[in-house]
Amino acid sequence: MTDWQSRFSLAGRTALVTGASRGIGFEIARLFAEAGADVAGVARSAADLAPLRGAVEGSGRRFAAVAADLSDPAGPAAAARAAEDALGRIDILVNSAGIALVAPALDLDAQAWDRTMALNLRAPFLLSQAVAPGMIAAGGGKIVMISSQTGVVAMKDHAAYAASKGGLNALTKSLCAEWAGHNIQVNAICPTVVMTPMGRAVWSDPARADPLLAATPLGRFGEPVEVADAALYLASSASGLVNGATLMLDGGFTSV
Ligand SMILES: NC(=O)C1=CN([C@@H]2O[C@H](COP(=O)(O)OP(=O)(O)OC[C@H]3O[C@@H](n4cnc5c(N)ncnc54)[C@H](O)[C@@H]3O)[C@@H](O)[C@H]2O)C=CC1
Ligand SMILES: O=C(O)C(=O)C[C@H](O)C(=O)CO
Repeated sequence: MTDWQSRFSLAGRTALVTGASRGIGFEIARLFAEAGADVAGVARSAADLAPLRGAVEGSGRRFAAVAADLSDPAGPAAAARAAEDALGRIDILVNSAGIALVAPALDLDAQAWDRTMALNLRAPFLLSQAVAPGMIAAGGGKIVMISSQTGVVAMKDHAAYAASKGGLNALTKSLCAEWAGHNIQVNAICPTVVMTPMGRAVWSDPARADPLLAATPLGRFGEPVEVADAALYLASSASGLVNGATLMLDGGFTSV
């Protein structure tokens, strides 16, 4: 391996990836295994993780399927414990599980608000809190939050979702400040729309998608692998100086 390859390699590392049964989380977990990491994937059902097991083990890496409801207050810590038990330790945490309950602000009820915050904001905090002691004991670690451009700029019908992602960006900075002294780097990725099951559910209607595409300098949405590539950078030693960042993968939407 050349020097640059070893900086981007995850050989010898272990990663816990949430929302790993499909979409962005699946692609991140698959790529991390290709890059050399053993992977624990979290989803609500272990059966849904069978395709990921095939991909990770096909890359010659170890895989642990962790079934947990991360919106339950006890779910994140239990998932972290199960992943640590299976892989020995967690070097990298990627918080990708999330939901988008899209509705006009006047129609959002307290239950939708609470469901959104529980999964999109509380679970990443509790998971980070659960893996941090092991990272501190090991001399460092990497935490990557999958946030959204809506955490930075307004988007109609996304009040709860946007608030959860804005909170996640703030959490990223807080954890960076608290844990940098332990060599734990905490960063967030803010993608534009990505055509995963979540993206398709909301953005397949041209009446909603076309104005956003027109306002996006690159004129297109993202692909799961583009988010995975950014996550690999933030999880690898190549990103050694990046901390507390919100990395925009938005085709320029928030720059103009
Ligand atoms: N798809 C998009 O357009 C964008 C997505 N994002 C963010 O990226 C992340 C991943 O999104 P997608 O892959 O598109 O979503 P998705 O809906 O395709 O996949 C979500 C994943 O989260 C898991 N999950 C859902 N509820 C859960 C729960 N209670 N407990 C445990 N796991 C649960 C699902 O099983 C699934 O694996 C989310 O945080 C989302 O907010 C950010 C910007 C754009
Ligand atoms: O930044 C975005 O755009 C999103 O996060 C949108 C999600 O894809 C989504 O589907 C919520 O509408």
